[in-house]
Amino acid sequence: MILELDCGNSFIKWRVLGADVRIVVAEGVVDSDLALLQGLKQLDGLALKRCRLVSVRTGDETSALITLLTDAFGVSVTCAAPAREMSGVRNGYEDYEKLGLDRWLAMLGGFHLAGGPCLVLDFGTAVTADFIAADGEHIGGFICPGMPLMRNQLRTHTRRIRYGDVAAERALESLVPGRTTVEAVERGCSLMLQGFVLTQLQLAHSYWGGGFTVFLTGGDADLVRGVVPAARVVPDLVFVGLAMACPLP
Ligand SMILES: Nc1ncnc2c1ncn2[C@@H]1O[C@H](COP(=O)(O)OP(=O)(O)O)[C@@H](O)[C@H]1O
Ligand SMILES: CC(C)(COP(=O)(O)O)[C@@H](O)C(=O)NCCC(=O)O
Ligand SMILES: [K+]
Repeated sequence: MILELDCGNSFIKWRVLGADVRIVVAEGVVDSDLALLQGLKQLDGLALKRCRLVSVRTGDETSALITLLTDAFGVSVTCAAPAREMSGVRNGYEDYEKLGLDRWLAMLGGFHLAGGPCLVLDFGTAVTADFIAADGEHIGGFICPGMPLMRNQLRTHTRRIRYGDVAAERALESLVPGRTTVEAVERGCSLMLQGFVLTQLQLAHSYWGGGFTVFLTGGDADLVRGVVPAARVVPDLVFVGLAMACPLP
């Protein structure tokens, strides 16, 4: 069995692949290393051989997690590393090592699945957009605050914006102008994300006309899928790229 991890700034996404790696035996989203260990230990018949992971956390945080995993399960761990070029995709950053590894893997996965020009949009703590041309050239991308950052900035820097998670979820059942604070903020931030997406689509059109694929991934992808009905929503896009970057024997 193989353990796969995508360590983002807010959450660790995990899954366990079976002896047949096409089969996902278990998966989850956790907010700490400890919660990951607990979740894994609860699984019946877990027999991990290897682990592959991608992390956008600090080297220290990633090392601490690797130590926990090797101590607990005796697995050998492989980490995705930056590359100038892989699987036909060329990293477009001036300094290729600075490109976020989750972005890089989502790009590898996207280009592989699309087999042509694509726009990869990831809605996590940050929102990212990356453009990959027909020849695999990464044209570049954009980074802006995601839903958790936008709403927390409003909560932190104002005195009268306060509300709970349940109200937040209910507020997003519609996007008409809000009549309560929670509706106004949650819908306002959602519309910011949708506006961002529409701008990215325009740019992609200016590069490639109609012939490109849009990928949506990340925990908040559902907030924008309505404005891009033709997009492919691929929650495990980073894992698709992870398997390409870290093939296991
Ligand atoms: N099952 C889930 N567990 C945690 N967060 C989720 C889940 N589904 C959607 N989300 C939303 O996803 C966002 C985090 O997205 P994610 O891609 O995990 O971020 P990151 O990679 O930066 O940690 C949060 O705003 C959260 O509300
Ligand atoms: C842009 C990101 C913060 C996104 O992280 P996430 O929201 O997935 O946790 C991450 O990819 C990152 O730290 N990138 C390094 C900076 C860059 O890509 O230019
Ligand atoms: K991410």
